[in-house]
Amino acid sequence: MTAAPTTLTASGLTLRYGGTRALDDVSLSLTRGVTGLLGPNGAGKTTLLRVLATAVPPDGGEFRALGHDPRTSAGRLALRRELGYLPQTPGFHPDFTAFEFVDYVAILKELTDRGARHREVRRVLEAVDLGEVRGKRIKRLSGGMRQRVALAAALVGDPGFLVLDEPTVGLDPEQRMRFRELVAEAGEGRTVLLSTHQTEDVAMLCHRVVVLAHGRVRFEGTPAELTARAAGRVWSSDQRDPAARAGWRTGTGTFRNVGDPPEGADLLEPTLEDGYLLTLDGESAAVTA
Ligand SMILES: Nc1ncnc2c1ncn2[C@@H]1O[C@H](COP(=O)(O)OP(=O)(O)OP(=O)(O)O)[C@@H](O)[C@H]1O
Repeated sequence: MTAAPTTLTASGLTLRYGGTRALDDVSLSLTRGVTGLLGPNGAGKTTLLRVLATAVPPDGGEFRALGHDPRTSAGRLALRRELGYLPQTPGFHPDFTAFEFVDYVAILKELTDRGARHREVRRVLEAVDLGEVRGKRIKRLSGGMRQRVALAAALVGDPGFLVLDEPTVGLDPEQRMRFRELVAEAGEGRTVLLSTHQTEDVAMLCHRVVVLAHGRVRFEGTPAELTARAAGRVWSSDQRDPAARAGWRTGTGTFRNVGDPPEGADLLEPTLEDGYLLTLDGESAAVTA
């Protein structure tokens, strides 16, 4: 199998807010397909997505996406034309209907021909299963439907690069599953960067994963490689093991421990979440019973 071509490379991205280094020398590369971005609260995920979506320029470092260099105004414009961005707070006008909101985004994306634009708006709303409710006001839609409206807006114009900031937050398991299907479909042939707190989203959906903490990349690789970091480091016990980095009582009453197991420990199969917890090395991620 040949390696997938790189569609985005970033090197040394830095961004400060006063004394806070939101991004501290971030380098990474992306290929087509869905890459998950994991990290604790305040890690810099939203800041990174905003930089890559050209919403804010970095203080230092550079990146190229889909062959465009956003440091020039021509490069920025070319990249924005190929970009779909689902921000953390999509900024809906609650009185807009789903159609009106997506149409408004389509106008901003320079789809000037009214007939063609309306066809495109209907296409993306149907792609996210909202064709039937396109005339409903956004304030009357459920949280899951609103997230799908935001995804439809990001998909307008068939962008090659999709940036999705915590799109599954607040969705129930069924809605989250449906959303994953839609993102997986969107990831066929596109470069998708998805930030999430759900390690399950990453395990089920992503071909690559980046872990960010304190504005720095702590891990970049496949979900299997992240999971493998916890191989031999997860064990079961009757009591919480004080030596564990993290440990919690499971539904069966035994404790699941993550860290450095004692001799002869009853080892368990690791999950991606275990690998993630160990990658963070305890910072902001301690889970206790
Ligand atoms: N506009 C801003 N002004 C000042 N500080 C900011 C601003 N935006 C973010 N920060 C700070 O930058 C750091 C990174 O924030 P960011 O929102 O990128 O993290 P995050 O990983 O997306 O967090 P969360 O998971 O909570 O959404 C945090 O310390 C945050 O407080």
